[in-house]
Amino acid sequence: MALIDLVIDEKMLMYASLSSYVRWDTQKSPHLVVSGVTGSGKTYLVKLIIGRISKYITDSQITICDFKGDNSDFSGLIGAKRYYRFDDALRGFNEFYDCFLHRQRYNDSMNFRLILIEEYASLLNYLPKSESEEIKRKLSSLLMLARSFNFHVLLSQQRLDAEYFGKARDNFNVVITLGNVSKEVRDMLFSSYKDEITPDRSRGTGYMITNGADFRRIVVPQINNMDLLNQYIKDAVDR
Ligand SMILES: Nc1ncnc2c1ncn2[C@@H]1O[C@H](COP(=O)(O)OP(=O)(O)OP(=O)(O)O)[C@@H](O)[C@H]1O
Repeated sequence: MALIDLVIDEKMLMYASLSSYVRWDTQKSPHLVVSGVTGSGKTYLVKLIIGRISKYITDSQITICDFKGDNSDFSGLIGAKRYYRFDDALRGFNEFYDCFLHRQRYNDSMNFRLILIEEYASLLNYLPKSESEEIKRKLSSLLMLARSFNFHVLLSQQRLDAEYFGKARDNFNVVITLGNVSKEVRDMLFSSYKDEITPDRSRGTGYMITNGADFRRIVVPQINNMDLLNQYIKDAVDR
């Protein structure tokens, strides 16, 4: 079992003597989704998450499907083993899925494997319907079955509409929204916590709900050394 420091619990910042980090239990809560409007800090947070995975789970292997393909975010990964940019993202997803099936069939290794899909919804919209339906089906299967094989999914996208997930959205154990949320998102995800939803969320702040129950107002930690973080990410994408 691995525990990774994820984000800062805003409430805990008041108690300087206690750790304010929210720890992600990768076994209990295997899959994550990060959403928020453009510029809310999604890529910044997912980079932090995968960099930490690489640092603390030293045999972890990460696949990045960067449909967004914005050159500044993952530019150092061009040519890395499991980095798939823009329309190559579909190939990356399918290779990850095939590795999952291989592990299911042969149970030959159990190291931590994670796929990050940047702009999952845009990828689906880009593909012909038959291919996007195929991805949705495979994603559902990963979300439901991958935990016991130490396979994990991390999605980043602007909106969490049900149309992109089929019935699978509830299988994201950790849901993080950054920036202010719309009334629809509030009613959909945080209906039991309406009093804690305030219009003061800015870039790098938001809400997190774990396993449908553990709700927190959160702050994304600062990245102190981006070069080092990029190196950790590259290590896990290449190893
Ligand atoms: N917590 C943070 N602290 C400091 N800077 C941040 C933080 N979050 C994001 N930024 C900066 O804000 C800018 C936008 O962040 P980012 O690209 O992560 O947003 P995004 O939600 O992924 O946007 P888009 O959907 O347009 O890709 C970047 O320059 C990033 O470095």
